[in-house]
Amino acid sequence: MLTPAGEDADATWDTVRRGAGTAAAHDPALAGLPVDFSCRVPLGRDALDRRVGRTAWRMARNAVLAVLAAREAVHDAGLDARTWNGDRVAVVIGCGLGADAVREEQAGRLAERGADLVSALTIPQIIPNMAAGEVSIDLGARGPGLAPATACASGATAVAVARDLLVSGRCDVAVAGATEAAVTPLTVAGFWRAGALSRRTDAPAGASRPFAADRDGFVMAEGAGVLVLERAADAAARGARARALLVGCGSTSDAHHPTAPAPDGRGAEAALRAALADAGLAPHDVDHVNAHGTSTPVNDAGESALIARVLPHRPSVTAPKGVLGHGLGAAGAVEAALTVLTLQHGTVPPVANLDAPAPGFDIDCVTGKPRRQDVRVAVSHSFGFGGHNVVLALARAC
Ligand SMILES: CC(=O)SCCNC(=O)CCNC(=O)[C@H](O)C(C)(C)COP(=O)(O)OP(=O)(O)OC[C@H]1O[C@@H](n2cnc3c(N)ncnc32)[C@H](O)[C@@H]1OP(=O)(O)O
Repeated sequence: MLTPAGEDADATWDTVRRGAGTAAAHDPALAGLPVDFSCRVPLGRDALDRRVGRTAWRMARNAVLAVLAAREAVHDAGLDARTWNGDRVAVVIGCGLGADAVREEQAGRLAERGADLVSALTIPQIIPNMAAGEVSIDLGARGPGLAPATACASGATAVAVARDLLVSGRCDVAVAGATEAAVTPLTVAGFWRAGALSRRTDAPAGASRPFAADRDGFVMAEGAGVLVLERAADAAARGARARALLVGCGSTSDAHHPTAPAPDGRGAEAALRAALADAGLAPHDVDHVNAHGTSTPVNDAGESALIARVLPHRPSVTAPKGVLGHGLGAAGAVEAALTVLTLQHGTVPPVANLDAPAPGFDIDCVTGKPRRQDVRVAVSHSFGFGGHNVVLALARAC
């Protein structure tokens, strides 16, 4: 993972576990906009490029983040891209928006300086599948390649699709996740005009406050999260120690509205129930919920009602966007990885900027400090514009 909380999985986990917001004021890319704060990966382009190496010149930032996250995940899995059978390795890397910084910069060049000065790299950088393409090139992964786009659920969709590729026998290893680097003037202006962003310019680190009574929108963020999935028998056969088990996936559509979740939460509830049914689990088996928790008034109201309705035994709830902001397409993959770490470490990170859930939200949010908990089964929620709902059910590996 590369996130605003750290340049790898360990650093991200450490920061998320401490529960402090990472948003910073006066993002230079957003100068002059009504909302000019964001959550950024703490590495500039030069540092990222040095890590990627000689191919970095041709990549947009979202692809760079994906390549580095994928390398970390493959190394963590104990696999070696130089020796594996790449024909049997799938790459599924989603995004919500893609390389929007490139699109905006090159559109400006076209308008100001004409077509001759538009970069020849424009199209290879802005097509939404190029992060998946660069990861497959970097890893020599020649199996199925896909780039799911379900807005803010893209990362979770990627993990679910990768699971299906493994189950159907189309690959033996799946490198799955998502990337986003779209903190740009146009995307921020667009989300701001829609009314989705927090306007707390005076206190950015406290602006993302999932489930708080005074939440007022999400905070734009960037990052990438990648996981390596294998069939359990294959992992065991090579002596690998799984960090966690992906036991169920559920995907539904609200079929209701472009941006607003269905007020009764039935689409999200159906995704949760589908993930549990897929896993052969009952609602009372769920010990922990990684909530989508965007910090928008409507999401958090609907999601807390959904959790209270379907999981009335009050599993612990966390919402990493309080720390990380909203990494849009990347969020579902980053949060799946954080849920894996929660299962592995038996520790639930607190929701940043939250003393107690808003009145009427009958859920057990972890607040203040991390909570030690023997988590056997967790679900991770991801919802996206377009009414996409994806829930992943994960279980402790042993
Ligand atoms: C981001 C994710 O993770 S998505 C999954 C989780 N879900 C969430 O977090 C919830 C996200 N959605 C939301 O919060 C809401 O749907 C919002 C804030 C984006 C939009 O709220 P709504 O009540 O649907 O829209 P609203 O009616 O306020 O319209 C927003 C703006 O668009 C304008 N607008 C709406 N419809 C139209 C239209 N057909 N043509 C032109 N402008 C329009 C409105 O006039 C308004 O602009 P204004 O403030 O200048 O008047």
